[in-house]
Amino acid sequence: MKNFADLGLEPKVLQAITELGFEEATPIQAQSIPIAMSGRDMIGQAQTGTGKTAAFGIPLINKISKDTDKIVALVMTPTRELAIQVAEEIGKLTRFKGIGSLPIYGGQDIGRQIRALKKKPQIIIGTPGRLLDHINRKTIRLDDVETVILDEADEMLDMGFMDDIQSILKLVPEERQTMLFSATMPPNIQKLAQQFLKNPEHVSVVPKQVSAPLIDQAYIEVPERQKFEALCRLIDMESPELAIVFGRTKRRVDELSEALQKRGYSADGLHGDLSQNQRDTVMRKFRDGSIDVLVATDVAARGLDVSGVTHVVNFDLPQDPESYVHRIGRTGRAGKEGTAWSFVTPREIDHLHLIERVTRHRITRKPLPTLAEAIEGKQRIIAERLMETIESGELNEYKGLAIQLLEQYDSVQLLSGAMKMLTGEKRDSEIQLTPEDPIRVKRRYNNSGKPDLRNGRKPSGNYGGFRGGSNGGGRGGYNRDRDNGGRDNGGRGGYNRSSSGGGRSDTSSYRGGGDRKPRTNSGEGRRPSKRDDSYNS
Ligand SMILES: Nc1ncnc2c1ncn2[C@@H]1O[C@H](COP(=O)(O)OP(=O)(O)OP(=O)(O)O)[C@@H](O)[C@H]1O
Ligand SMILES: [Mg+2]
Repeated sequence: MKNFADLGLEPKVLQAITELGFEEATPIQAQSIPIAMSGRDMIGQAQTGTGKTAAFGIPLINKISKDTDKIVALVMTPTRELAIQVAEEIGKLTRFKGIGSLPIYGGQDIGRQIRALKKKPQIIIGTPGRLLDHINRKTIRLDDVETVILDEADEMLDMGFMDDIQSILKLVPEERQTMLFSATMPPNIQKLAQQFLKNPEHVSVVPKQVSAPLIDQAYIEVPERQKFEALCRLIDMESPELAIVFGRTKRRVDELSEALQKRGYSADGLHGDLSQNQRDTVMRKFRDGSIDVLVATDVAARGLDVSGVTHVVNFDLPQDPESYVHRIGRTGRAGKEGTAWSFVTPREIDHLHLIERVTRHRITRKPLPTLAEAIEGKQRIIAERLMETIESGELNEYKGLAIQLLEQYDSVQLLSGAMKMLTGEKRDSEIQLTPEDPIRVKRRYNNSGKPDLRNGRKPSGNYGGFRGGSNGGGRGGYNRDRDNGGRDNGGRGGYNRSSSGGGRSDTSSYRGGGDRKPRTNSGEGRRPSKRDDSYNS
């Protein structure tokens, strides 16, 4: 662990760090900041939730002169919500230095963005599609950009983004500093990085296991048709503070969030077919706790940092082990503990083992929670809520009625009735979920001798993330999602999203059937059951 004060940062940047409540630099921060400050290109890998945003944000802000009115730095993210979130953190870090920053993403009124650009922000944080839009309109010029950062680099360099990234980087001067960050660095990222980086320094604080250490990982073997019941029981048993439930497709997310609402849970869905307004509203509600369960596609898998997420549930297993790592990494952040559950249908057990191999972590098998466990969990919460209400006082206006009722019923009867009401149980509503095909193991992993998400470098030995240091205040009012500007639900136009594209020949996509065939971009929402890979704007 290292003090930020020892890193040679400007006082105004240090002051902002203190204000954020960061006491010590995390390992990725301690190692990246000096390299980034030296001006070298770099690739930074560290587990989810260990402060990569500040690892690139701090040296970036330290470097920028307040006197320029040009765009000198560009941060790219794969989703809109992540662009907003990163801009928010950068905004906090620039607070005392007086540098302007602006998120630029699809779905937001472009006129508003153009007006904001007139205020001459020095840092732009954006999604590729909308950035290109502004570049074409000449409302953004990249001629003076000195630093480029790709957050979620492996995702950004995935085939679906390559063209846009290439077009954007062509417009940035050659003598720039380029930095890539992610929790996962599949080996093939090296080839892609060669195209964009000059002699990069590798910083990897990823130990043997890629997933974050404070996440308790379990799976339940459950047939497709019993998943919903399993989910309800799990939520009842575990009573998460906030939970994210990942579903494979947009349709799945819609159906699942509706079904949960019908059962009386406070849930809502997030995916790329919603309007940006809807996405913003859902994220805002999730952040402020007015919904407890966020049901989402992989749009929410990367980078999102919502404090209070205690549980992640893979209602459907993700296709890629990378996605597993990122999804579960929405919990267990900044030194907090978290729990991740995955539902695995009997035919998907091989896929689960693949995820275990690639992430080098055993996932514990647990039985389906019993009805009794579910009920007990639910009742425990009700009792807690009841006691909290009693502790908080202010019950006087109810006392008269309570006395009257006690004349008719005994106290146990009354209290039981009240608690039953409080559980909000709505068992009788009909639930309809369209079954999903099982996930198949992709060819890239079948024959791969080296299933490893690390980039092949030795881990530094200094793992983990945090000691002390609270996260000073949440980032209010924001939301995030993959940027969806109108691509087909089906994903990145027929690319195998996990093949490197940089010289690999196995673009053959998926083995076997399901909906995982190569496909081309066509109208939005055409096949509602497809995976939500609508990344770009
Ligand atoms: N030095 C620090 N001390 C305390 N908290 C920190 C520190 N650095 C970052 N944090 C907090 O840790 C949380 C996670 O940080 P961040 O979102 O940057 O993680 P990440 O490594 O980018 O994760 P992911 O791989 O999921 O994107 C944030 O809430 C952030 O404010
Ligand atoms: Mg991040």
